[in-house]
Amino acid sequence: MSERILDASGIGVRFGGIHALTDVDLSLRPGEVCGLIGPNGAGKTTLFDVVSGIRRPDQGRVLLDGVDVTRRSPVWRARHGMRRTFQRQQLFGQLTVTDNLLVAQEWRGGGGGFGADLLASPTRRTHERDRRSRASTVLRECGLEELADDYAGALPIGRARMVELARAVADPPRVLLLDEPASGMTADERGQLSAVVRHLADEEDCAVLLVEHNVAFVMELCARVVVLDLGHVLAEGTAAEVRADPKVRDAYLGTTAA
Ligand SMILES: Nc1ncnc2c1ncn2[C@@H]1O[C@H](COP(=O)(O)OP(=O)(O)OP(=O)(O)O)[C@@H](O)[C@H]1O
Repeated sequence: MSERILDASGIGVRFGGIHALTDVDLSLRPGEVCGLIGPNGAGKTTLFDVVSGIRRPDQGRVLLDGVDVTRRSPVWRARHGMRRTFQRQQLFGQLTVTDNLLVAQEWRGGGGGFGADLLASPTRRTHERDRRSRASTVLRECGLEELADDYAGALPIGRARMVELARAVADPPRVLLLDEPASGMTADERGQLSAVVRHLADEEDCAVLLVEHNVAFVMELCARVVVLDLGHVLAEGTAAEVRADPKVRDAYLGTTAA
């Protein structure tokens, strides 16, 4: 695999007296699927917040494609190919599934400025067609075709989670951060989620980092797994290496169905 697309090093975050993260290193290569696991309060979401730009670390730095983005906004990072989903769903419930995917592509603008808006220029119509076509492709890949015209707010949780994933990849990402994507999904839906993530990594060279409490799901999907505990990296390696690590068993897996 090639150079690192994401490189977070020496990350430290404190909330008053709580050391949420201490000297954490985490890197991703293009096409890699990496799992981030650990007990409640281990620092997983805080690390996601630092990587995606929602929280600035007290120590350390984040490089995206070799560029220091530690002080860059989440929007800047998104424009440079980083996407994220959240533990709590963030869909536009009163829009259809398709419209949720179209909105996700809007940040590029339609081209041609306000004049093109008024005149419905051919360039504008081409962009609109391209976006609809990309939305249909992604909906098909995510098994959501028949829900295209449904309101996102009316979907069962597993389908809504899949729409969140579809929306995150509507504009193709280079780095994708998924926060508990499988929570609330059925076994079939988890299978579909795995297939979409694998496709993104294998065919589109996207680097994927996912936080999940479903350890069996992570172990099956991820080539590499990082275990956080009390704000430190406790272990890192292949699923087999992590599973066999006595420190991990003591701190986490001993109490989890792995
Ligand atoms: N905004 C905040 N203010 C104060 N403390 C916080 C804040 N956010 C997180 N923490 C604390 O930082 C630590 C790490 O929390 P974090 O949410 O990152 O863990 P997590 O691994 O994502 O947990 P979970 O699996 O429960 O989502 C915890 O001790 C948490 O209580």
